[in-house]
Amino acid sequence: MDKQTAQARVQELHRLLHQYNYEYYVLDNPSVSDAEYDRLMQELIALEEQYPELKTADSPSQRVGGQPLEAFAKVEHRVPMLSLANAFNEADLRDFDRRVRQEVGDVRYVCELKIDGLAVSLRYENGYFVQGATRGDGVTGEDITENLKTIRSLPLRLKKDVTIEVRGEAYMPKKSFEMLNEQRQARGEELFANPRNAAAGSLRQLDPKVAASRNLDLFVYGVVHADELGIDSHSAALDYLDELGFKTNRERKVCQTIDEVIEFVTAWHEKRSSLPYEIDGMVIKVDSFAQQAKLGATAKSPRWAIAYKFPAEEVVTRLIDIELSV
Ligand SMILES: CC(C)(C)c1nc(N2CCN(c3ncccn3)CC2)c2cc(C(N)=O)c(N)nc2n1
Repeated sequence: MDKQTAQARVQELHRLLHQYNYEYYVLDNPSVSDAEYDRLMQELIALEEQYPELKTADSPSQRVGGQPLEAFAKVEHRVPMLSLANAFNEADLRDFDRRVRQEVGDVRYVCELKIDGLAVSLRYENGYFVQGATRGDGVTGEDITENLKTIRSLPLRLKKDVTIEVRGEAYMPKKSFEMLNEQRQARGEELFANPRNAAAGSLRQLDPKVAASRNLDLFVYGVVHADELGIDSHSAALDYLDELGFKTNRERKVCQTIDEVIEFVTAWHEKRSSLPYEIDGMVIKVDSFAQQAKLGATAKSPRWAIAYKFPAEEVVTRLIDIELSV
């Protein structure tokens, strides 16, 4: 195959493999078999070996990145990653609602599951993933681009060639956490206490091959300066993220009243064990960007959002278990 034909074939393989990756890891609904996906990937790798100049950073073959790093570079977040004020009970939620309504009148909320993972920021230029960083202290994070590239639901190229920065939560699904701890137990290694620590420990690995082995996943939950993209609400911003090819959490609900919020929060507190990932609460956000702007933010956190924390699950070891174990 001459170079010209190889170049065209490589572009076509990029398009196909990005699409099939999206269907499998974002939609959970593949249109081709794993064998077909692997065959196309092997064809791409062979062409990149034959013509190294055709191997580009965004190639589907480059997910499990390069060499281990010496250290992580620091990244300044152009827009700080704020914290969230906490609500611990229904009264706190009603106080939040009262204060919001006093300032902006009638309001609509978006309720989201609060994924128990690690907040990250992802930058894309002309549709290509160029940098990913941890939240750090909200102003300065660590460059973990190579590790984030190993997350299969993170698009290396968007469905539109836009330049944007998105925020999300990287996490380790419960099944991956259990398997990882079984492996570590078998090797006599220290176990991770929970999926959040396991995700954090995995993203802090200097060798991307280790991160790639940890089956991490990602939900994105916001676009920086979405209002400048002509988007007027948080729910519209989430729909836009879906259009770009990101994985957002579908268990979100637009609520017209705080009673509806409380009902939704209570329902998910009861059924959270049925989720394939851990959540530590819910995040309630004023939907309208105009109202968010009016409410503004304190130095630490937005005044238009609040995190409702589920009570920590007390681990009750039945007495019979203790008696049997002695
Ligand atoms: C953009 C805002 C500030 C409203 C925001 N901030 C969040 N967080 C901030 C505090 N974060 C944090 N992390 C560590 C230390 C202090 N704060 C962790 C992310 C959100 C986290 C989740 C989630 N986990 O599922 C979510 N669906 N929406 C969020 N939205």
